[in-house]
Amino acid sequence: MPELLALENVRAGYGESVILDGISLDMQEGDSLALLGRNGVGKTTLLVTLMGLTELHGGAIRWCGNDISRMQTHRRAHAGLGWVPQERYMFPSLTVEEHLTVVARPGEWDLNKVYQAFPRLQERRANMGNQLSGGEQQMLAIGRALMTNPRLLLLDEPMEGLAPIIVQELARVIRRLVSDTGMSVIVVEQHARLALSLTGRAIVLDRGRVVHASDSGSLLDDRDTLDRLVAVAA
Ligand SMILES: Nc1ncnc2c1ncn2[C@@H]1O[C@H](COP(=O)(O)OP(=O)(O)OP(=O)(O)O)[C@@H](O)[C@H]1O
Repeated sequence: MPELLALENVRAGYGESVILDGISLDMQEGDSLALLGRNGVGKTTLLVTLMGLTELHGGAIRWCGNDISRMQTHRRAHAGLGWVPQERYMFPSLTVEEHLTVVARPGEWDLNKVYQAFPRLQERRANMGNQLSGGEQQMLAIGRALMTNPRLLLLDEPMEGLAPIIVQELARVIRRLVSDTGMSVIVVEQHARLALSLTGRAIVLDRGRVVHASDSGSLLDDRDTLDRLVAVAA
């Protein structure tokens, strides 16, 4: 499989303050990665750095073999990075269907396929963005990213604040995305065990550095390491 994403010794942060302190990482097409660590260690900062929203102080980011370290955010999105931010950002004046269609780009994912993945969104197709539950908003945020036909989906705490039954529903969809469609995914998640059950590989950050990298299954089985490195929520 060809290289999809590579980070080489990335140092990045906000203005002068450096949060990510030498991150190296590589992913191939079809890889799924859990990005774990305690609060404030830099997980979100890593995702927003991939989107070009931080100050890069050193190192390089390669995407499909090209150096994108200085590329603008919207061009990264066009190049195939699909970001689902923690805040979800729904528009009160757009319907569910409008949220999906305005961002559509040609490819395998279209309205029908997103509705198949999230039947609840089809039921709510005429509702406005502010008339949705938290779980529905998260489904819409993921559906919207899929409509752009990304090559890599970046999910920032997709389960945050959701009821257990919705968490299970979303987990089923993400699992299918990874295993059936071969979508490449990075998942940041406080529910470490759940994230590990959805992905093939895992890295753990601590104070802006990678302190553990392994396949997800072996970290899931290694309760001591998991408890030591990650505040385990589930
Ligand atoms: N916009 C910002 N400006 C300045 N510092 C920031 C900004 N966003 C985050 N930080 C700082 O960067 C560090 C890493 O935060 P980040 O949100 O990446 O951590 P995280 O691992 O995603 O944590 P959490 O699980 O709490 O979201 C923290 O010290 C945080 O205070």
